[in-house]
Amino acid sequence: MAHGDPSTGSGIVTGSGTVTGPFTKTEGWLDWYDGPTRPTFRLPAGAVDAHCHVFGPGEQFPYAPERKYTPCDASAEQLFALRDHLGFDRNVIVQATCHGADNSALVDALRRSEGRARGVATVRRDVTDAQLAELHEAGVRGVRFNFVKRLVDAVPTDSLQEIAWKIAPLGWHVVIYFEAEDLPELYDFFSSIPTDVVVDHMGRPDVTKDPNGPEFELFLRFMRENPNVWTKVSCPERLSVSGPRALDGEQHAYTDVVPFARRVVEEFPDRVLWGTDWPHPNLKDHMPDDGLLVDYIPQIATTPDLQQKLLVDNPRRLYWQEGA
Ligand SMILES: O=C(O)c1cc(C(=O)O)oc(=O)c1
Repeated sequence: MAHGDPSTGSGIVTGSGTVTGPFTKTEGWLDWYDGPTRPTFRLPAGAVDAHCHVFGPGEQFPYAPERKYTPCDASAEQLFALRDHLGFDRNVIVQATCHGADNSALVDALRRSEGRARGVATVRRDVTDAQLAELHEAGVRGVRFNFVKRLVDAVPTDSLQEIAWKIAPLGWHVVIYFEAEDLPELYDFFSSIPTDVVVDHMGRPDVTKDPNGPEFELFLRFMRENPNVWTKVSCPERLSVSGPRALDGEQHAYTDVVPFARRVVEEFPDRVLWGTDWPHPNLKDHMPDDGLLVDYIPQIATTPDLQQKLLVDNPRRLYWQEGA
């Protein structure tokens, strides 16, 4: 398997058409960064990486026929090795769109985690109570609804509403992923979801715009008006336009994203989560060093109290409600 090259300190494009098992990676796909640095920022005890994925391995867990990209493999063992290296205690593994609604790789990872991982699955409207119970037993605590057009075909909202009502009695929540420009159209539907709702990556703001301007203000209003809505202040590497990138020892990466994330952390300290987003699907211009990505955290959660909530108390409240 090919990964970013630590000797050059930067992710490398391993070229189009790289074969990983029976699958051929999407052209321009950047592999995850092998050999991340150890973070300078010491994570608080019990910290949770609340947004990460597993990909395959494709040979064992084939990618979905309806997928919009084919990734490199990124196994549960590799994820758990990263967890330990960075100093996290636990993971929340989010079903990646390249696996469609086949949650086998996710469930396998959860089972291997010995209780140290929870999951967010993708299910269809015909999912049965027995299937949901099995997912719950494996450690799934939420479902993901995806509205990013480059990742999935649209699913009608009445179908999603039906899923939300099915999972509500289990105490699960709904994770939503969308682009900022689509929030006005989706606002009423999102506000009608009967469970807790977690927004991926702050609803993908355009960080070239003013963090106090109308677009981000609408997102903040959405959170203010709906006390059941949480968000992940994750993915600066995805949202950043001017960087600097988390590479080559950079301790103040992605400063253009900081004002957005900091506003959210400070206004909603009890409803924010953070995750690495490893193995960083679909990044095309660079692949971050995950150690330096952890070093980004104190820029957006500036006090030990905010860090404790963001990294420990909040994810545990949402994903390990039963304690332990
Ligand atoms: O922006 C992305 O490309 C992306 C994709 C996926 C996925 O394919 O599931 O998940 C993410 O969190 C982000």
